[in-house]
Amino acid sequence: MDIRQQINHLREQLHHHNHCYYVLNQPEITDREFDALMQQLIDLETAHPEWSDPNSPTQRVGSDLNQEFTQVAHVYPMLSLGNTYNQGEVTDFYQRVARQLQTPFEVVCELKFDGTAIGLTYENGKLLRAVTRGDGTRGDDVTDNVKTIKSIPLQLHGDYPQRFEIRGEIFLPRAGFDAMNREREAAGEPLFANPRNAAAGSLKLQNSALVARRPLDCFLYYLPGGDLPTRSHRHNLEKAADWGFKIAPHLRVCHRLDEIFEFIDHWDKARRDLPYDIDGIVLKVDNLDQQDELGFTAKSPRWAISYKFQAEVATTRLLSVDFQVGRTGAVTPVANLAPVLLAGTTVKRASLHNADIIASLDLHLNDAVHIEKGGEIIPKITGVDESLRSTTAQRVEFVTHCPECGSPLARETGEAAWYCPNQYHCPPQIKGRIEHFIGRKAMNIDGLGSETIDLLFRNGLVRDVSDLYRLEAWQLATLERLGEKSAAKIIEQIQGSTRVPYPRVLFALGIRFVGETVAKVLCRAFPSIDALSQAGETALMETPEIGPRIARSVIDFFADDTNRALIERLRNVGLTLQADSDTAPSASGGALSGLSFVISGTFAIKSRDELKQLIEQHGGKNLSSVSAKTNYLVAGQNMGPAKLATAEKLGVKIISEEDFLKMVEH
Ligand SMILES: NC(=O)c1ccc[n+]([C@@H]2O[C@H](COP(=O)([O-])OP(=O)(O)OC[C@H]3O[C@@H](n4cnc5c(N)ncnc54)[C@H](O)[C@@H]3O)[C@@H](O)[C@H]2O)c1
Ligand SMILES: [Zn+2]
Repeated sequence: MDIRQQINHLREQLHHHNHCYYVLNQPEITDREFDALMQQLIDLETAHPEWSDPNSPTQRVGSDLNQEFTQVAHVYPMLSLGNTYNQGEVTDFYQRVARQLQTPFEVVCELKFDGTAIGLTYENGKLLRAVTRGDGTRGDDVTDNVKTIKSIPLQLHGDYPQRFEIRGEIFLPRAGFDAMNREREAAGEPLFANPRNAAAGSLKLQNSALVARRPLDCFLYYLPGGDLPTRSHRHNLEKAADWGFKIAPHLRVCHRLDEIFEFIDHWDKARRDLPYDIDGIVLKVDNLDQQDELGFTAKSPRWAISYKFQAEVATTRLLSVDFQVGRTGAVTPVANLAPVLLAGTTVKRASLHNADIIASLDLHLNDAVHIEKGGEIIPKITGVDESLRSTTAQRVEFVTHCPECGSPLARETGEAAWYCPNQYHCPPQIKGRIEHFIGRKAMNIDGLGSETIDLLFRNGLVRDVSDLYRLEAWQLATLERLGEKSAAKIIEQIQGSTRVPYPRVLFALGIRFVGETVAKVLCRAFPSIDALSQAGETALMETPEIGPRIARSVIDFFADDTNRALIERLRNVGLTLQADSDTAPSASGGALSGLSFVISGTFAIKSRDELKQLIEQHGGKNLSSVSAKTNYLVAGQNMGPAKLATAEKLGVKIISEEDFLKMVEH
């Protein structure tokens, strides 16, 4: 490859990884690897200015623009930050600033929150618009989604400027992230890799009601523009706190380099105790006149820089690999490691995710492996030291047959996971379904832990969830570990669960991709299990939020004789298999039932929130952006032209506020 080809190849790779990271929220490589590729390209471009290109990834911020949203131009460009990984580069930055300014200056050190950037515009104290970074020049309008984040004020107080912008980071606290992934696991959905991807993905959901359920939070850290209360970055932030903003905590003013290093060292350790992830420290020159003097490059300010923490890594031995079979039959490889200390905890196991990852690492037993803990909860193996491998080491092969039942494994095209197809006879799948069924968010049957379920299964008392309802107290009591009293209590709980409302029963059935939220959506559109079992692909796909993957899974479930027989047995033991009229008042009766709306612009008679409420009250659905599934676009004043054009293109009916009110007021 000549230099030109190398440059082009690197640019293509970086474009691809930017797309995976910012648009799909599914990075394929680590940040470190990405930054290393970027550095290679920077070096080549610096050495060969004749090949420079304003469109090169070195010259532009990675774009998160998504066709589903309306795009808005930024008043002030929304840029990236220069990255450094070591103290030498921090020193370089400090000395460069000192040289250019030739006057004393203060540096504010802040935490670098690992989320996704947002620009909020306020007018007369009201949140007007929330826009993502996009390509730095234009961003996606995600106002409706951002309004669901409780820590972002909709109305300010005090002496705020008439119109201004404030920027910050939307993120998911770790606890919220864990809860979300547990929910996804229960629904058989793929897990989010880390809180950053989960936060960025949530912000780009098409339905604000779904966003509202994600525990997103936001810290504000910057006010762009000239018309601000003071000429000090930190004092402006203090002002913003008075107006009602949640300002980034823990910032520190530094006057010397060693104070900066002290701050960095402190947070490199203390970050483990924060309830959210940070991936580094941001340094900003505090004085706005000095900022102006330093200026910007095409991609980042010259008055700020970020210092990124080293990912926490360790090296240890691979002892063995287990293959675990989950409720859905997916086979997950898990590495057993010689115990090693990593990021303050002892690690003995690491996820290997799937067969492709084992193959790409070319793992052998007893290998010296590098493990890393990024934003993820479970550490992962990132590499192998092949020089330490003995010639007789045995290669780790992915199993071809289910380790539990011996069935040959199958893999669907395009999927990374191998599945055991023997769903009705493979013990961990049966037990997994029962555990899911009795879970707190499903039938909520207490007292039956996984050990008891294992016992019930091994003793032939329970083969599927309907058998639970035929259990008698004496049968339970004869099992080891269970006294008569606790046995009677469990039976009481099981019988009581026939009162659990239908949406939770539907979730409890464990249909693949039908999590808690999807179950509710399906119940609203198909208020009984009979209606759902007869729904065709078209009817399912016409339901808001239901895509082809879920539709296919529902159809497959009901096409299976074993499942249909199970439903009949559950019907016979008295389970609730239809929505009662109290819990779903709008399911069939509402004037707007089955219709979905997008509200856009400002309105004369009602506020946007009132209009949205009316839609919900009458059984309709609010969507945040126009798609083929939208029935009506309620157009107000100052509506974005892009939204209008999309609606026209897709043939979505465009109605006025008056038209809309006529639909509900009769
Ligand atoms: N793994 C991949 O495939 C891949 C792909 C693209 C980018 N990346 C990663 O993303 C980085 C580039 O992303 P970037 O351009 O968003 O830069 P960045 O994340 O390195 O820094 C800029 C961002 O920091 C955030 N930030 C957090 N706290 C802040 C604070 N207190 N003050 C100011 N900003 C704050 C803002 O969102 C800002 O946009 C790369 O260095 C790489 O590590 C990875
Ligand atoms: Zn099996």
